[in-house]
Amino acid sequence: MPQTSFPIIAITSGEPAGIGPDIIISASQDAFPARLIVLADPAVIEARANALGIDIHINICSSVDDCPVHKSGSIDILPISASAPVEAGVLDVKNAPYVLETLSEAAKGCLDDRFDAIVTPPVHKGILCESGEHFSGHTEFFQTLCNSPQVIMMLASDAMKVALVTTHLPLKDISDAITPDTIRLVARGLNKDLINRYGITKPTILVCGLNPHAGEDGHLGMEEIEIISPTLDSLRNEGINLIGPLPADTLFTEKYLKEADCVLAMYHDQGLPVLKYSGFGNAVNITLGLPIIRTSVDHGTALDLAGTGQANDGSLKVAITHAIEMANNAKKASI
Ligand SMILES: NC(=O)C1=CN([C@@H]2O[C@H](COP(=O)(O)OP(=O)(O)OC[C@H]3O[C@@H](n4cnc5c(N)ncnc54)[C@H](O)[C@@H]3O)[C@@H](O)[C@H]2O)C=CC1
Ligand SMILES: NCC(=O)COP(=O)(O)O
Repeated sequence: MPQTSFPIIAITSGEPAGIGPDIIISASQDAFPARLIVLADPAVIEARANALGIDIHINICSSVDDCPVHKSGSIDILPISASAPVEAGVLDVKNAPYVLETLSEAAKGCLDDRFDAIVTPPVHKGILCESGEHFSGHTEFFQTLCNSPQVIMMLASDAMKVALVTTHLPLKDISDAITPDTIRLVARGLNKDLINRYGITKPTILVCGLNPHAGEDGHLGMEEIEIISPTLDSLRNEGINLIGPLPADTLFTEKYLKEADCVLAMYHDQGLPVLKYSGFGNAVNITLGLPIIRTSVDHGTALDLAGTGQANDGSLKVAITHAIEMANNAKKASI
């Protein structure tokens, strides 16, 4: 196959003091049917490979055109210089601009069609915020860069897919953020992408309530009666197959899950702990609603494991494979 028929996947390097470099190095020992281009400081990758005792060939690319199809044991890097020296496990706010630059370059490259997808190892949201950037997550960062009206965070393991109505919000702000408009945009976008990107003809989506026992007929909260149920009714009239609002504690049981293609949870910690319990280390995080393809890992920076050789690269491999599949499907759909 000619090199140009392989998708070009940009991989950002994440927080340099975290396990991003480690899992990139170890995942690169595998073969992938794609041109993988890592946006990183080559010196950071080389130093981490040395710390891990992994012999890796680093190929510096001056542009995407120089990036070959991935060969196991090799890393192709589009260089971006770190702003300060990196010590595994030790955050340095001075490297926040470096981290943000890798993300912006990846998004710009996708928007101008140099890359087909982005895969993001973890960043440390706290240190980016300390640098003065309001950074609540890649999801919102790419939403702003791409000017997208509504994005959807969805994580997928072998056992289930879980999407969220709200993303990174303090608990006290969630009730106000559960509006008919937001539920409508998220449910429509999710339904459309389950059809178009995952080939599910008529998706069945289980929707969680917000309150314990989905509000217990209004005795434990009114959001289900006043907002969620009427909005789901109107979406059902549009033909979207939504079941709920169901109490979140019973929804996440085999009886319900086996009938469904996806769960729509109201907030981050309602849906993601269950997903992570079911598949931590092998799940992928996908941002729907962007004009670009972006996948990510299911874990954070694990500063305690950086440079130790104990970081599991399973989720990164799933994220890369998922991005390759989505990019290939998007190419087929555009022909
Ligand atoms: N996609 C992203 O950029 C994400 C970033 N984060 C950020 O990561 C930082 C740390 O978050 P935590 O809640 O401590 O979660 P964490 O996932 O970094 O760590 C939780 C526990 O899981 C272990 N762990 C994590 N990834 C692992 C892997 N690949 N292999 C083996 N063990 C692993 C860690 O050692 C730790 O014991 C925070 O700033 C958070 O915002 C968290 C989740 C996703
Ligand atoms: N728990 C998943 C998570 O927080 C990932 O967020 P993002 O950085 O992908 O927006």
